[in-house]
Amino acid sequence: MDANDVRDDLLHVLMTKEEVQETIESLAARIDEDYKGKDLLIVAVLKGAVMVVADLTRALKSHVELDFMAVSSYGSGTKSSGVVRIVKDLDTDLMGRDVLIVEDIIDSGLTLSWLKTNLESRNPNSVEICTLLRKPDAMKVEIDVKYVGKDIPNEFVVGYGLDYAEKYRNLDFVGTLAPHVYS
Ligand SMILES: O=P(O)(O)OC[C@H]1O[C@H](OP(=O)(O)OP(=O)(O)O)[C@H](O)[C@@H]1O
Ligand code: HPA
Ligand SMILES: [Mg+2]
Repeated sequence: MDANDVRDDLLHVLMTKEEVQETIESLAARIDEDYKGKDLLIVAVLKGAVMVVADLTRALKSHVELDFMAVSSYGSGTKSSGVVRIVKDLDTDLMGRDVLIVEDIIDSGLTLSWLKTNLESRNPNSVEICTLLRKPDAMKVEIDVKYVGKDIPNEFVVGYGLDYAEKYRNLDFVGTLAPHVYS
């Protein structure tokens, strides 16, 4: 076995590559249907959502525009600080737009709750949320999420965009970390 294989750091797989891709395709089919005839603007939240948005937008059949926002609330740890910082703002004016925020995960919900309020203050026509993963038992705030790929247990997960100390984002599946990685 290659000593550098990141897969050795994982305890178990929560979503296989195949399950991730099937989930993304079914989310894309729903979004295509719901936004028929509309001028959809997808806002991806960097860095975590990069894999989701790349696969989701390619699975969509409709025209979409894509913009990016970078916010950070976790730093290098495994707990949200609750303080959300805009690292990069949108280039697009949201006035009258139908906006779909795309995320990798809703954990405490603090990031998205803050972000949704922030984008709604820019006078869009609508703001909805699409997330690959959600941890219902970890949520500290109520948020209305229209598209959820999968509800998962309250464990720290990595892969498919999700990091631990900036690593593991490049995995094509989602898993939990082995304890030896933390110590
Ligand atoms: O529901 P919450 O508890 O707020 O957590 C979810 C957010 O935390 C992670 O981002 P992070 O701030 O770590 O930045 P990153 O996307 O660059 O990894 C994740 O990508 C979500 O954006
Ligand atoms: O479980 C998680 N893993 C990685 N990043 C995260 N950001 C919020 N929750 C998580
Ligand atoms: Mg993020």
